[in-house]
Amino acid sequence: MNSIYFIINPQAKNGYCQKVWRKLESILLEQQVSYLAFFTEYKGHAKEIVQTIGSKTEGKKVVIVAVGGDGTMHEVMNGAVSFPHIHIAFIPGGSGNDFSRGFHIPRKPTKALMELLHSDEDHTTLVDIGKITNEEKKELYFINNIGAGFDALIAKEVNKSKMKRIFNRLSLGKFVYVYFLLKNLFFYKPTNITLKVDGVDRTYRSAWFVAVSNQPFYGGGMKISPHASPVDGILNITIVHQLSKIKLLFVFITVFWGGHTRFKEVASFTGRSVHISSNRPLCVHADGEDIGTTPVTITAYQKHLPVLLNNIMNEEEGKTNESY
Ligand SMILES: Nc1ncnc2c1ncn2[C@@H]1O[C@H](COP(=O)(O)OP(=O)(O)OP(=O)(O)O)[C@@H](O)[C@H]1O
Repeated sequence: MNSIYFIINPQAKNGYCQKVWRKLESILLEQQVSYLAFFTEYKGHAKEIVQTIGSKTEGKKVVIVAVGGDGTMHEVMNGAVSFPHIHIAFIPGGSGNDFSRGFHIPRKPTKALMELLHSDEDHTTLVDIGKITNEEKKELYFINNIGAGFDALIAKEVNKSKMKRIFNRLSLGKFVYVYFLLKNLFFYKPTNITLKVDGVDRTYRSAWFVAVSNQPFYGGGMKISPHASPVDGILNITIVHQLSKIKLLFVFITVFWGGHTRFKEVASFTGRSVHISSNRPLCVHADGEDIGTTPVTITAYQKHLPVLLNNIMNEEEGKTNESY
């Protein structure tokens, strides 16, 4: 494989990713793979590195591998989106790694690398992504999902908290979201959320959050949108509304296996464009990263991003049978 670039977030999983990289590096040396490695130094750096590589390599295919968590992948894909010659890949080194789950990439970093080294041209899949436009007409893309409301508030708090480090150290990274959910549950006030899905308005009273998904998983393994597929050109929308705090806790447990969709307070449907507005500004996350507040518009971009996947995905996989 020619021109392979690794972008490593040394801070992913609170520094554990450095250990991951050392293992990967020894395999690369052993296998005599020629590559270039860049380490991110601050938030947003991965996107800048990708854009620099993209503009210097125009016209020839390059592979850029994100090594880190979902936030690193989010930045890498946002940098790559305007350079069709960049094919991206992912090696999990973060705390949540929902991208690995949703795109069938091995959870073990060394296994993901071996699969990558043994993949060829045929393993590039053009996957869907979502474009987000906010009030200031700023554009951003996501590959996993976007959420507005209670879930985004939790993501924001998790990302800035020291608790994440403690949970990661105890190998309990997944439970940090549970901790913040419980912490915020009793103070959070649900709000009215209006969705315009493919031009049709729907208002949900007393809504906790809305998630728009390109693949099933978010928040470190929660199956929020069991039927979402990143190769069907469709966005899967899940909104949780008019639910007591106690019942929310109960429904939350069922999210880990996707059982929440059976509750009447959980509405699921599909669309290609979604406008989210609310009667007070709500936190919004994209791929687990805080990106501001509502209102936002999300548009599906079908088969838009070349991603190296060993388990090539097809349109039938995870196809939804619910419709708006
Ligand atoms: N050198 C750095 N110092 C501090 N933050 C960084 C650095 N490099 C990248 N970041 C930021 O670290 C944040 C977290 O990265 P990432 O999501 O990859 O790891 P994670 O949070 O451990 O994993 P996950 O999102 O899968 O739970 C991202 O917002 C990214 O922009």
